[in-house]
Amino acid sequence: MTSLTLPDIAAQSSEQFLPLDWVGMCGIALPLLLDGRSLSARADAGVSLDDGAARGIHMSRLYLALEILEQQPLSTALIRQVLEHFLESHQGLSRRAYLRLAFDHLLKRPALVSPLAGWKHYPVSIDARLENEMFHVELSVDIPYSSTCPCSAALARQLIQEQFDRDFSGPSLDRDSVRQWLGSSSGIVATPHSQRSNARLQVRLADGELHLTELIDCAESALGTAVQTAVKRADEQAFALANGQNLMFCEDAARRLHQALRQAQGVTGFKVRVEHAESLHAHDAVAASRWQW
Ligand SMILES: Nc1nc2c(ncn2[C@@H]2O[C@H](COP(=O)(O)OP(=O)(O)OP(=O)(O)O)[C@@H](O)[C@H]2O)c(=O)[nH]1
Repeated sequence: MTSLTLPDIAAQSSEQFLPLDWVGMCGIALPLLLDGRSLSARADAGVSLDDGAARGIHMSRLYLALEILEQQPLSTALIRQVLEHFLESHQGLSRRAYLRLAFDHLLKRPALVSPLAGWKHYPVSIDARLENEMFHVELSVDIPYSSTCPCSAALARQLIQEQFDRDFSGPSLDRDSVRQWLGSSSGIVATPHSQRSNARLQVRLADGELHLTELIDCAESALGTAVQTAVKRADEQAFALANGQNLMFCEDAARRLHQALRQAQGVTGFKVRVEHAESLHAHDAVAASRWQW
């Protein structure tokens, strides 16, 4: 037989009087709408439990408040609305509300020269909180790129010069022989090392649109050596040129990103961390920078 009154343990008093910083649910599956597409996200939703005598929060109310995120395009205003709903549904219990969204942002990227294109995924997380009517939202995105060591390039050039002196020690130079030599492996005796690198941008956002794609575009254009998707030889050659024209220590990459983010729309503060997964070493070269953080 079904009882008409369901026991509600959360409504009981706690045996210990103790407020809690964060209570909620992690890893909730949730579709989001971004740039006209639906994407698969994971949400962590929580509130503080400021009433130390209350046994528990109302998990279902947080869960149901997330529904709006699958119906309307993702924006900071929408996230704020969700957090306000968290607090409205926990009056007397909670003063702070938290939401974290994690997803992969997929972008179709054209090849450098050929008419090909392919997809790249950018891991994104958005952390938002509402406290004393103050709304904070931070977005973090990982951007892979290529970096070629400027020191290694200079050392390689020196070896090429020395090889040139050995191979062309005579008094006269024949243009065709030099040209042929430049195209041979005995001409380019040394190559600089390059590495796949990662930039993690953490930005504080003003209220409004997310401008996520614009943020990624801005960072990739500042670096000049975004990793590619579909690649034919013409694209690979253009990529080699881009790397040669954008030799970068990790410090250079961090400075480029810092300058670019200072100009980015809707960004009120940021932290940048770049990691060059060195092929010279078994460890990484890392640089970090921040502004209003
Ligand atoms: N507070 C809390 N609830 C939990 C936990 N684990 C599971 N739940 C369940 O989450 C469910 C939803 O809780 P509530 O939101 O309070 O559900 P409800 O009482 O039916 O909804 P309201 O009438 O809106 O309060 C309940 O069945 C709880 O038992 C937990 O660790 N803490």
